[in-house]
Amino acid sequence: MQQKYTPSYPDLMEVQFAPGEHNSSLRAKKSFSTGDVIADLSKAYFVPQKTRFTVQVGVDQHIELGSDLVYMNHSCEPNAAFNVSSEDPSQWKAIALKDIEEGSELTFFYPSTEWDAAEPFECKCGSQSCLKTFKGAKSVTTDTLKKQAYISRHIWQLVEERDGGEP
Ligand SMILES: C[S@@+](CC[C@H](N)C(=O)[O-])C[C@H]1O[C@@H](n2cnc3c(N)ncnc32)[C@H](O)[C@@H]1O
Repeated sequence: MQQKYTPSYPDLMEVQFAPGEHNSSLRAKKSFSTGDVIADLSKAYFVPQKTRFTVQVGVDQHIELGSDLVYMNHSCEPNAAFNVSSEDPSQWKAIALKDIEEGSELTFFYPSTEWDAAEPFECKCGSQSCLKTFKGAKSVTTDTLKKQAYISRHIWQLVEERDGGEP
């Protein structure tokens, strides 16, 4: 049974709770334009280990979002991103990659931050370009990553190491 829900960003987003394991999602409570900041990540904090609920922010650094943002699901055609490329954590933001209508699900491309998934899953995003499984950017070709509007700096760094200097 779900406890009383207090939204973290009541004017911006709300969790749509769904029965079953990990089936809930995050919906926009207002429209956003491409490039808008959806929310800052000021409630986030560093954790020592990755889980299915953490976001990777560096080659070996992970955060818990500490807010409703943790309910943002993965999509292979996302409308949002966690821009964690700044060296200054106060600059980390959830941003809109597309125009987003009120009521739409907010999604991000998990390989944009995650190199090696803590817990891989079969993707149910249903988009035309669905990659079918999420295992982390490590398992995604460089060409596929380049088609995304946002990939974080640490992921490009790790791709460069994987590809032998050719990002
Ligand atoms: C950070 S949680 C996101 C919120 C989650 N839906 C929940 O209700 O707790 C990440 C987990 O959600 C599920 N998930 C997220 N995006 C998904 C997708 N596109 N297809 C299938 N499962 C997904 C996976 O179980 C994943 O490990």
